[in-house]
This record gives sequence, structure tokens and C-alpha cells, in this order.
Amino acid sequence: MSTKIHAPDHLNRTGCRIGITEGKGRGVYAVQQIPVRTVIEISPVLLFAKDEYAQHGKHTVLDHYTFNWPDGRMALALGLGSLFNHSDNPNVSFSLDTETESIRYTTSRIVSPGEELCIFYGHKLWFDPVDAKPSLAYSDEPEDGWGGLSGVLDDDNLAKAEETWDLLEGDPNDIIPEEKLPFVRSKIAPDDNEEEELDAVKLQDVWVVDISDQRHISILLKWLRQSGLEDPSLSHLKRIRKQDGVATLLLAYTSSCPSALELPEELSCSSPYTTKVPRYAALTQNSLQLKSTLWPTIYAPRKKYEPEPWSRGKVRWAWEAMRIVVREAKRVKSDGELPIIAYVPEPYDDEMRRVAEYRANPVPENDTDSRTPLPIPTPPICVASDETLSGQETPRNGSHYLLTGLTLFMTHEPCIMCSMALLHSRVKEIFYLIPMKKTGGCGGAACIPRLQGVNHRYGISSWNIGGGGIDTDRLEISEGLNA
Ligand SMILES: C[S@@+](CC[C@H](N)C(=O)[O-])C[C@H]1O[C@@H](n2cnc3c(N)ncnc32)[C@H](O)[C@@H]1O
Repeated sequence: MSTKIHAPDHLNRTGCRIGITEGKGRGVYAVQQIPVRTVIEISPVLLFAKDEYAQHGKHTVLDHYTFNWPDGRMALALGLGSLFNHSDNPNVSFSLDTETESIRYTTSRIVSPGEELCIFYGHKLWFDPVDAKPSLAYSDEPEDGWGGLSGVLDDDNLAKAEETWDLLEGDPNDIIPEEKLPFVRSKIAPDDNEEEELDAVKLQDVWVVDISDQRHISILLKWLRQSGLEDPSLSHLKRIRKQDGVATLLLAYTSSCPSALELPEELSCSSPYTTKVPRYAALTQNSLQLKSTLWPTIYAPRKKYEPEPWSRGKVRWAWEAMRIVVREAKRVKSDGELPIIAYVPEPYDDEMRRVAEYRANPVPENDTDSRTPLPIPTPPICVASDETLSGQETPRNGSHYLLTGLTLFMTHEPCIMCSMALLHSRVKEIFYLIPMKKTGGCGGAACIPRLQGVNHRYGISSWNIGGGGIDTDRLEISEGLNA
């Protein structure tokens, strides 16, 4: 679309204006915040016979604006209707009214001032969307025409979604009470006692060194930082132990430095040696006492696995992710495949995203373009053996945790093996729509993240069917299948 045009002044009463974006041409934009479920435009349509379209319209620029009308004719929307651009993640739904020969455009979520108002054209696009998400690229989809109606919410669906719409409208920072969330969170926290039992046996070997001159401590700490040996996963331990008049400095896990550490010669320290330290922080005072006999440990009486509160903005983020999952599942189903989809959106909490991506795929700090959302997880990712790594650098500790801090949205409860793979990936939490009673590993046949002795736990939420118009229509698979 050429951008060498100027947008005319055009205001309708709901506060839409025409704007121009490089690569897309004209589009419709909000001049003010628009609440969810607002009818922003009703466009009359111009109808013409299919033959007329095949012989003439198809060969003209009108081809970009014409779509199928339910009675078999072709339609061209007048008014703003022809100017809504396409998005994979639309904020506007439309419904065709054959009686009045018009199209109603309705916001499907709150729209911020300045945001573009987009609809979903369907799966077979005749142009490359400028804002396409690589992980959800479409291939040879069936022809469903411009406005394949995937974005239409009919009155029934709207009514079903009513409760969630109300929830989604309002201050994004409001905390939503648990019972109003459109999903149910499983309790995965083991009792404190259970956790203590686990901790009691979890020790880890570390390198330490006795320090005779206190001034050496800061020099050594600086040296550790500069040598890249600073390890945040040691932060549950105090750095220095003072015992019987001797100060001992914690250096690094032996797993990250298999051979003896060579300290700066000028310090003339004694040689580093190994000792055992607790692997986790202390959750209770008893545990603190016990662990601190080995090494001074941090007391963290937080409920590590206690569900964190959800804000309205985050609920909206999850709802949009789940909509994408369902839409994609229906698309693959129409291609004859099993409708099983998993999707990792960009985290609501951006900071965690940077940590996770950095671990999985270190990139230069400023190279934000190459940070695309992580794709669907692949089967268990194993730490490469020395053999497979010959000629390469040993991976950084934790570099194989591909989903650290990320959330996975799925059509179906993952099977036992996938649930284990997810545990290994360090995923933060998962959401699924359809429980798999016979094969599920997150509450169906077993609950992997709840097992005793696992070294990571992740949150599990099952989405309320119908919550926010999210349905399972056509997504059912055989109960015995491993999803
Ligand atoms: C119905 S028109 C929309 C209005 C159009 N942008 C205009 O200036 O008249 C459809 C055309 O808009 C462009 N378009 C729509 N969505 C787009 C997107 N996400 N990325 C790039 N181009 C897009 C394509 O050229 C498409 O053929």
C-alpha cells in the first residue's frame, strides 16, 4: 500500500480517525480510549454478483477490498469498513448483517488512544502483514477469503463472554480476586514440612577459600565478577562464613568450575578447597539453624509456590494468548491435523523475558530485534555432554533452561512426559483449556510438578471453558491420546 497519501479529516462519533502507517497504507485509529464491546462503526456494503467480480473486480484494485457475502455475492464495505487493516491479534470483531446489508464493527477489548483498530482477515492473506509474528506464520491455509469470519463474535458468543469482558474492562493495575479469574489455579505448593524434608538432603559442592587478610575479600569478589564466576544461583547463601576465627569465602559451584580455581597470585591466599552447602534457602527457622551449621544460609520464609496476585492487565494478556491458541488449533484442525497447540507469548513481566532469553540464547544487550517470542517447546532439552560439545564452549550453567520465567498456553493438558520436559525447561506456569484425565501430567493421570523431590515446580491453571468467549468447540481429542 502506498503511503504517499494524506489522511482526510474523518471523525465518527466513537472517536475513530483515519491514519497512515508505512507498509500498510491507511488504517483506522482510536483518538481516545474505547471501551470493550463498543460498536465503533456500521458500514453499509455494496453488493455485486460473483461473476461480475470474477470478470472485472478481481482484476482491479477492488480485489484488496472485496469479500464474500453470506448469500454468495461479493461485498465492498463503504465508510470506514474498507479501511480496517489486518492483525493476527485483532482488537475489533465484525458481524455481517444481511438484513440491513451492513457490517458492524465492535471492539473486542479496550483500545488505548492512538492504537490502531484492526480486524482479522482470515488465514489466507494475499500480502505480507508488516506486523506478522514469526512463530505463528501461516502457510498453505484453505481459502477463507477476506474476512473469513474468524473474528466475528455473534450475539450468543458475546453473551457467553460477558463475564470476562466485564472483568477485562477497567484499570489494568487492579488486582482481580481469585474467584473472578477466568481460570482455576491448582495448588502446587507442598507443605512446608515436605519442603524441609526435601531440602534437608539437598546439598551442593562449592569451592571456598580461607581468608587471612580481610582486605582480600573485596579484591576476590571483584576478581570473581571479572572472571565471570559470579553466580546468582548462589544468592541463597551468605558469601562469607566466620567460624573459629577463620573467615571463609564462597567462590563458585564445583559444577560450574570442575577443576581447582586458581586465585590471583598476588593475594597469596591458601588454596581453594571444596565443601558442601545447602542448595536452597531456609523456609523455616528450624531449617535455618540446621543449614547454617553447614554454611550461613538466607532465611526466606516466603511461600515460594504461593500463587501471585493477578492484575486485570495480566488477565487480559492471558486471555489474548489463549485466544491465539484456540484460533491456531482450529486452523490446524481445518488442515486435517490434531488441534493441539502450545504458545509462549512474550511475558507480561518483561524483565523475566530478558533473563530467560539471555539464558537460552545469549544475544548482545542492544540487539532487541533478534529477541522473538520463544517458540513451542521441543522435547526435553538435555545438557550437552563433553563429547557433543567438542570444540565448543561449555554451556553456561542454566543455559539449557529454555523457558525460565515464561508462561505456556495450551489447548490440552500436557501428557506426563511433556509435563516432565516442561519441568526441565523451568517454565514458570502453564495454562490449558482441556483436561486430559487419562494421560495428563498436570493433574489428570498424575501431577508432575507436585511430586516429591522434583527440583522445580511450575504453576498450573485450567482455563474456564467459555471464559472470555474461549470455547473448545472442535478441539476435543480422544481421551487416551498424549497431548
Ligand atoms: C481493506 S484494505 C485496508 C485499507 C488499506 N490499508 C488502504 O490504505 O486502503 C486491505 C489492504 O491493506 C493492506 N494491509 C492490511 N493489513 C495489513 C497489514 N497488517 N500489513 C500490511 N498491509 C496490510 C494490504 O495491502 C491489503 O490489501
